[in-house]
Amino acid sequence: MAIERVAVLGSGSWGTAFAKVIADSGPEVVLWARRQEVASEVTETRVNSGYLPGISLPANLTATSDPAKALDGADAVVLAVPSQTLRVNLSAWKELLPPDATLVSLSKGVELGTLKRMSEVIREVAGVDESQVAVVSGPNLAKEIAVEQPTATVIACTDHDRAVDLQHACSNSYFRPYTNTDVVGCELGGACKNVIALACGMAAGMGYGDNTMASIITRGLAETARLGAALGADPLTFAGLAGLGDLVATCASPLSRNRSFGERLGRGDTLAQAQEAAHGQVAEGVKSCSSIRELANAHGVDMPITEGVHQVCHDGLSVRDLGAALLGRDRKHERQ
Ligand SMILES: NC(=O)C1=CN([C@@H]2O[C@H](COP(=O)(O)OP(=O)(O)OC[C@H]3O[C@@H](n4cnc5c(N)ncnc54)[C@H](O)[C@@H]3O)[C@@H](O)[C@H]2O)C=CC1
Ligand SMILES: O=C(CO)COP(=O)(O)O
Repeated sequence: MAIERVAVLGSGSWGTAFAKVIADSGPEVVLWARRQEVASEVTETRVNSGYLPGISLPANLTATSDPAKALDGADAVVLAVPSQTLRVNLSAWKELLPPDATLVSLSKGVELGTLKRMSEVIREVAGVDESQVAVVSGPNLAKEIAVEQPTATVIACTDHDRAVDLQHACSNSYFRPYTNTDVVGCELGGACKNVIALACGMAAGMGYGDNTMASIITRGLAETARLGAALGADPLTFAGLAGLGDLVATCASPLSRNRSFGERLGRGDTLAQAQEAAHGQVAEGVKSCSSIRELANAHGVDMPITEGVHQVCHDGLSVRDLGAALLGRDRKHERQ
């Protein structure tokens, strides 16, 4: 089914940038903003100055703070709110969802408490089959995409035809989506890389260079793939855009909120200081390190970097002691 009208719910950096991607690809887009002043600014000036200053949004993108208006007649509903608020947000919108619309998750996290991936939360709250839920994940730093720097991504859905419809709706001269049916692998790649980026940031904040960075990235990918194997993901997904691609972009980029957050901790900031410096923008890994750690423990999977990031963020471990703990672990074979 051709996608002609899309609702994007959440007008932060990625919600706004992805709304632009879709509008630049053809469909009409209505962006929902929590605050009326953001919706008015986007509609009247075509700019979301709080999240994407200086970016001019296309004419086929309008905004509203009324979810009913955003959702009316939508062929696809894109969910672009933080992982830990998705359940509450979607519960409020549930009755307004058009019955056959594709529900698309942009959020990269694992829910605290339930340990569910975002597509699982969506299926549960909206009461839909897994074939109706898609995930977008890849090396997609919003600020680069907003200025139309080329990138690729993955649209994961168990229903290949639905993924292809969405692929058509968000393909343009700077954005190239690939399809994949491995929803589990794509979501885990997106959630886990935020935690690994926190660790890379911590190392950078300590003054360490590229060898340390490459070691954390590579061993971070190894522990992500171990979790994926335990949860039924396709191992090859982790070598793709939603795995290695996103991991490298996030761990290396000063634009990443997760990496920047970790860097502050590595320089000696407290969690509260790093949170304040984020100016309300979400660094998903700070919460997901705990849910991913719990998920790994429940499945008997060893994730030492994730464990260490959790201890730094929530158990008072110093970044220096984290480094020592990781280096002091039992020696092992690379494939273990
Ligand atoms: N920014 C990026 O480059 C990318 C972000 N993502 C993911 O997209 C998701 C959204 O991230 P961003 O747009 O970047 O975050 P953001 O921090 O830029 O914006 C978050 C948005 O959610 C809204 N929000 C916050 N709490 C809310 C609540 N309780 N109810 C409803 N809305 C609430 C905020 O008002 C804001 O509009 C995250 O899971 C993130 O990991 C994925 C790819 C790229
Ligand atoms: O997911 C992202 C890039 O793909 C954005 O990462 P941050 O949330 O760390 O900014």
